[in-house]
Amino acid sequence: MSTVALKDVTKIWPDGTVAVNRVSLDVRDGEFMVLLGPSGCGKSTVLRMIAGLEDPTEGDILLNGEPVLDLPPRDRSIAMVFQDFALYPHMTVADNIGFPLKLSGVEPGPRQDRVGTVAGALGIGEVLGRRPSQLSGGQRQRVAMGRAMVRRPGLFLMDEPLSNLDSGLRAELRAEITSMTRELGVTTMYVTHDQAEALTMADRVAIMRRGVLQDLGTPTEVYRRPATLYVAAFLGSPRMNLLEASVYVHLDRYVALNFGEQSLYLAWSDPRSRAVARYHGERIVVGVRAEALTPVTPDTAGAVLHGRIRYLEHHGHESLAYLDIGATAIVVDEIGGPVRDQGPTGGALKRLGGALQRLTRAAPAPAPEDGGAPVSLLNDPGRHHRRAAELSVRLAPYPAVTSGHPLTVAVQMDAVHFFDERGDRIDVGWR
Ligand SMILES: Nc1ncnc2c1ncn2[C@@H]1O[C@H](COP(=O)(O)OP(=O)(O)OP(=O)(O)O)[C@@H](O)[C@H]1O
Repeated sequence: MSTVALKDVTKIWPDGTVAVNRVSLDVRDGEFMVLLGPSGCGKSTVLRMIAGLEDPTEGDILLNGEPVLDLPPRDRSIAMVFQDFALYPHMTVADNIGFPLKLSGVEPGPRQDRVGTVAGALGIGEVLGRRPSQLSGGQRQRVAMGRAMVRRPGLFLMDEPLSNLDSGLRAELRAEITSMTRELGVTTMYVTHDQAEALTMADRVAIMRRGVLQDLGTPTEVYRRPATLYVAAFLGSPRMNLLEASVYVHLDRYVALNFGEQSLYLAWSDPRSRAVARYHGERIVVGVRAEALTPVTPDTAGAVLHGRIRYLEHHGHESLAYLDIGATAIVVDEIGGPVRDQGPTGGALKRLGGALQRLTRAAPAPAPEDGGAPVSLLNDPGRHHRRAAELSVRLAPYPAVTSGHPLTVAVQMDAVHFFDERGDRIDVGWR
């Protein structure tokens, strides 16, 4: 049994880089916790501190309720799996897997039995006599997993263990890793920058940005109710549409969300309207995912947006239309860089990436005190970018429309998200 608790943990490198900024996190016994975030957000540093490979600058780390900062790595009952597998090239598969047992003085007989069992469970029983260079990438990964499992650790720490593999194998091993760790009941902390990996594997996901924990919850919770604009933009494919809106309140009637050329309305009877009404005369960000948009006929009444198709992307099982609706989109920084982007929106983000990097470099490093939170997202060009909104809409595969076509979409208003100018979710008091 293993629980992990991080209490206000901060890591500042000697050069002043704040890698981890007051992170508190409780991992339950047997839980599969995924740490998700772009490159450089501090995920690996968190794992390395838990493993005892780095010391926090401040804060405390507890395993099974006991402070462990004074314990050397070997006494923490932790097994770590790295991205590059770190196998010993001159040893056979059996020796690689059995190595931790040898170190702890287990006799050859029982060692061989245990290695055989683990290798069998991982489907590599046939290759025990080979060396790592004679294995496929997937087999090497399984050997690395086997070596981590063989000592029956209380806690698995996995740092991007699939990132060197091709996408088919990744999907296969994703399922294997989750079923294996659940079968063993081992608490697991798994680091990735791949949101699909996080959403499919995790019991709970912790999303980090610039060393700060942004959101924590089950995959469904963080997807359905992202705590910040950053999380909203990070999760989901296609990305959530994020539109800048001015708020106008018509007391006792409705709250208008004005996107420039057109508006959406929240009825006064809608319980969310009071919360949004507080932003009368101000700008907020309205988030709506593609699945909350349904193509309708142009004369449809109610919550609809009209646009013209800028481009279409065909994905086989569906097509995505990107609509120009005369609105302004908010692009959250850091997302366009390390995370792979597909399609024209991704292209736009990548182009912006260079500009953002310049801005980011010019900006002073965030002090730990500021919590890494944007002061005012909408007024600080270093925090975001605006561009013409291209509303992504899901269509049937290969639809009978082309670029330039007008398209009207109905907006499922109860699936709309609201964020304030700091990028925090506006609490509308429900869900
Ligand atoms: N030994 C070090 N000295 C100084 N800065 C470091 C050191 N190790 C990491 N950093 C910095 O700390 C920050 C967090 O790094 P970390 O490796 O934890 O990020 P990450 O989210 O795991 O990224 P990646 O997915 O690229 O590994 C980065 O800005 C990184 O450059």
